[in-house]
Formats: sequence, structure tokens, C-alpha cells
Amino acid sequence: MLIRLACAIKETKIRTELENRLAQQDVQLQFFKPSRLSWQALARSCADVFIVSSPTIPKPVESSISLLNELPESPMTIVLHNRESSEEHANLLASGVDVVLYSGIPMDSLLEALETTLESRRQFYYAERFDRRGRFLPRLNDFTSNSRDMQVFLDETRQVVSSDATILLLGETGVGKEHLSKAIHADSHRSTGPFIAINMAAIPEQLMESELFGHEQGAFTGAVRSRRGAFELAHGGTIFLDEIGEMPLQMQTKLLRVLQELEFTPVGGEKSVWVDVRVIAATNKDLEEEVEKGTFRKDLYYRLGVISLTLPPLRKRKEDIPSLTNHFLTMNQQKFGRNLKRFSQPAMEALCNYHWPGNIRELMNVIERAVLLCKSDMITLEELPSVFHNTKPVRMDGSISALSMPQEWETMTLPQVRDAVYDQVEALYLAMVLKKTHGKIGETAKIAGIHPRGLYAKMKKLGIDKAEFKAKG
Ligand SMILES: Nc1ncnc2c1ncn2[C@@H]1O[C@H](COP(=O)(O)OP(=O)(O)OP(=O)(O)O)[C@@H](O)[C@H]1O
Repeated sequence: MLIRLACAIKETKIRTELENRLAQQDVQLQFFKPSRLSWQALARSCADVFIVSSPTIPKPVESSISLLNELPESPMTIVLHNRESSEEHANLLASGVDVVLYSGIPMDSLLEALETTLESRRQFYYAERFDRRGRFLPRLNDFTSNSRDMQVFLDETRQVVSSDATILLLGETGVGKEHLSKAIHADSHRSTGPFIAINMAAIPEQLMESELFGHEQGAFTGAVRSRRGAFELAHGGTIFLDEIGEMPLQMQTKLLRVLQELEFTPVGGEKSVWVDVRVIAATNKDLEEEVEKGTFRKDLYYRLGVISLTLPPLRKRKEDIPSLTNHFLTMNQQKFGRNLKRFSQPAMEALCNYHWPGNIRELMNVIERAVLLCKSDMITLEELPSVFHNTKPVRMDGSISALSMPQEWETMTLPQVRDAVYDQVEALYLAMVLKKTHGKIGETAKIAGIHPRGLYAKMKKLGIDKAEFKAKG
């Protein structure tokens, strides 16, 4: 992360020295004119460290300093004092200033003292990250798999961890793209830097530029304070751009430029900011198709996809379902203080036969629910949602099979049975039409009488992959 240093310094010599010495570091300097200083504007600069000459502080000093101390960044304040009076020095410290420096000391000593403050700020961020990293960030060694596809995938991933190249992670929703990108970050030489994730689908279009690149105060109505963007926050680490396929074309052009130069100008700003960031982008969209449709820039697609990795869906790595299930069982036992031994055999079989449209996220949720509902020390079929009660796998080859009437229906409610049957019928119908159209979405949607977007959503939910029908065509 870049450290923002806001200065309102009367001594020109100190200003010049600061500019010269800090220019090459991870420090972004902003100078305010001491003669026309607005304390409110200074406070809105979103700085990590303030350095001000004592005569610039409006009276009463205590309230001016407490205004800075209460800012969301919890900034540090350094006051340059032009007199060597220990009483005034003590008074400044008592009003909440972190460091008081006599401006008459040799320049080297002054800069050294300033450097110590900057270093403690770096440690502040490092400590924050270390905590989070220690508790949450997965490592690549945590990813073990019995599936051949997944093993190949993990070998490929290990080969690219140490490089700084941009990665494009592809795969259906919930397959673990963000989880994996955290592991790539934690195993890379950037692990002591921040990991910043930002989801393009979750940001309104008009705020996207500011979210990514920050803004200066007054840049637009409502921008009362300056704000850092995700790229600046990720300095020294990794930025994860989730749902990149949702990024509007205009922003794609800006992103492409930033990826090429690693330099950007915050909205409403004048100076460009340089950052050292590794970019990992992810999407569950077919970007090639988006390029063909003209909704995704071809040059950006190539730039992002220097290394392109596709995480297999859970239904294509069924060998891993038992170990993942047990992993989530242990996790939830700890979370809810339960002591459950295992899954019954029919329950585990049902989990393995299911087509998992929501992938690992769905599995995680199903296990959490089962742990909460379980009354004995073993999770049975009853504790799984109704769709698992018919363990017959849905056939995706387009052939129609008669609906089965499983024994479990005897104990299910009518709405539960209706849901289970409805999903099964929809899956069989769509598979039949996709087979006929050789996986063409537009044509299938037309026959089905629904919008292509609705068709995509249904296929995603039901775990239907159009590629399976293309191959057969
Ligand atoms: N290998 C794994 N081991 C344990 N938990 C995992 C694993 N992979 C994914 N998860 C968990 O599954 C959930 C979904 O994963 P994640 O958010 O990374 O998926 P995604 O592919 O990025 O989804 P989306 O495309 O919807 O953003 C997360 O809570 C994540 O922690």
C-alpha cells in the first residue's frame, strides 16, 4: 500500500528535501500551501501521516489535532516546531500529536525521524495484514486432489506462482477462483503485501473508476474526502479483479492502459500514481464469446490472459467430494461446537451423485445446513436438502429417462417433491434442446421461449455445460 503523506510546511528547504528524498519510495506526497491552509481540506486528504508546521495549526490546537486523530485512517501526526521550548513541546504532545520535531535540527536528523514514523506506519499495515493472512489466507499446499484434471491444474498453477505475470482465472461460479487467487498471493514473493479483491459486478458503473483508481476531494458531487482506489491499496501486493466480464467497455479501455503502464490518475486528480501490483482477474463468463459479441475488448482479453487457468467444476472432479465434504464437516463442527462423526453411506452417495451447479460454495452451504440440522452423531440423507433425495444422477446426454419415484418421497412435503421434479424436468428438457442445437445458446433460447440470459442462468443453476453438446455436434 502506498503511504499518503500530507504536508503543510512553512520551511521551503524542508519541503524540497522531502520531495527529493521520498520521491522514489512507497510514499505519495501532497503539499498544502501553509499561507492559505484550510484545515478541513487537509483533513479530507485521506492521508496516513500529516506533517505540519506548528503555526499552521488553527486554535484551539487540541480540537484541530483531534479532528485529524479521529479520521478513519487513524493517521499519525508530526508537528514541526520552530522553537526549542520543552513546555510547548509537551503541550503539543498532550493535545494528541504523535511526534514533535524541532525544525532547527540538522536536515538529516529530521528526515531520519520522519523515516522512523513512516516505517512504523508500514509496520501498522503489515501487522494488520499479517493477522488476516495468518488466519484466513489459504496456501497452495492446502489444495490436494484425487482428480486427474485438478492435479494437472494445480501443477500448472504452481509453475506460475513465482512469476509476476497477470493471470486470468476461468471457471463456473463457486469453483474457488477467489480462494485460489488468495493462495497464489500467499505463496508468491508478494505475500507480505496486501491482497485486495474487488468485484466488478457489485459496483455501479459510475463509481467503478473511483473504486479502482480512487478520487480526489471535490472530484464529483458527494466526493467530500479523497479516497484511495483498489489499485493504490494493493501496492506491493496482488489485486483480484473478480467478474471482470462485467466491466463496461469504457472502463476496459482505462484498465488496459493501467495494465500496460501500472500508472493511473485518480478521478479529479492531476498527478499520476505509479503502483507495483500483480493482477489476477477472474470470470465465469465465456470471454471469447464476449469478444465475438463486442462486449469485451480483444486486446484486454489477451493482456489479462498472459496466463489463463481454468478451474474444473466440482461435477468433473467428483473424486474430491468426500474429502471436501469432510473438510467442511470439520470446519463447521468447530464453528458450531458439534461433535459429529460422519455421513451415512446413502448421504455421501447422494452428495457424490449430485451435479453441483453452485460448485464448492454450494457444497459448503449444504454441509453447514446439515451440521445445524443433524440431531444424532451421523448426518443422514434427511439432513440434506430435498434435491438430494432422488440420488439418481441427471443425465446430460439429452436422452429422456422416465422420472423415478424414489422411496424418499414418502417423507417429503409436496413443495419439496415439486422442486426436485421441476429441476429434473428442466434439466432433461434443456439437455434435449441443446443436443438438437449443438449447444447454440441463441437457438436454444428461441426454442425454449426464454431470454438467452435466462437460459444461461438456468444452465448454471442446473450444472449444464454447453461444451458437452458442442463436442457431440
Ligand atoms: N479448495 C477449497 N477448499 C476449501 N474451501 C474452498 C475451496 N475452494 C473454494 N472454497 C470456498 O468456497 C467458497 C466459494 O469460493 P470462491 O468465492 O473462491 O469461488 P469463485 O469461483 O470465486 O466464485 P464466483 O465466481 O461466484 O465469484 C468460498 O467460501 C471459498 O472459501
